[in-house]
Amino acid sequence: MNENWIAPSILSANFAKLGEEVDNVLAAGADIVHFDVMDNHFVPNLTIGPLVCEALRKHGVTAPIDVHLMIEPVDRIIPDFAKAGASIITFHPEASVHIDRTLQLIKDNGCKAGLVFNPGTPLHYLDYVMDKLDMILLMSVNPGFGGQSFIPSALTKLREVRKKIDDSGLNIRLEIDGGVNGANIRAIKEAGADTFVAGSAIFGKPDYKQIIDDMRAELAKAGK
Ligand SMILES: O=C(CO)[C@@H](O)[C@H](O)COP(=O)(O)O
Ligand SMILES: [Fe+2]
Repeated sequence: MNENWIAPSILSANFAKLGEEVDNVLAAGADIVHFDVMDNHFVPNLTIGPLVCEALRKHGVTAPIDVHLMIEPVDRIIPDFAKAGASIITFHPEASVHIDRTLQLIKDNGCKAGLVFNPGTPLHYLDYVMDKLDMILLMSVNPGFGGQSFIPSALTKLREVRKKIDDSGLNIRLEIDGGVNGANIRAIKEAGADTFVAGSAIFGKPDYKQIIDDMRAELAKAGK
């Protein structure tokens, strides 16, 4: 796999032809599929669940599916997503009463596990669970909708988390989600991200390959 992962968020895809949309974005060079799950409770929107994940697998999608849970409670849906073919499951610490237990539950179900931080959520939730994390996802918008603008303070937070990961020596991906596009992806990479969710910057545009190629060209320019 590439060192930098481009993760199109299917929230902005055409749901009436989702299988084709996912095939197209993977053929255009995407690394993983970002799958946003919203419950109209933890966030003010309602999207898709395990049935749709399973349908994508049955359709023939073999790429990793990165399930971003914006739901509360978290635990009872985790086995269903694992059975449906999720590869990575991330959740918001505010939505789980027992963060360590939820991370372990994800791993016991055979998936990679991660925590998601809203723009205003402090990083102290990382303190005692770093060894259970495969991914840290920083939100650069408040969750609930695609098409919002990148909140610049996410760059500061990315730098902080990058240092924590590097200091830990652990193998943890650092993902950014919200308002990512070809114009800001280089600065986001330079702040420490290695996994880039992009929804509205890709879906609905005429040429997915051109957009992903342009993003990779920007990533290649990034300095340390
Ligand atoms: O989790 C979310 C929103 O809550 C995201 O994954 C969005 O779907 C990203 O969309 P863009 O900001 O890239 O349009
Ligand atoms: Fe997301």
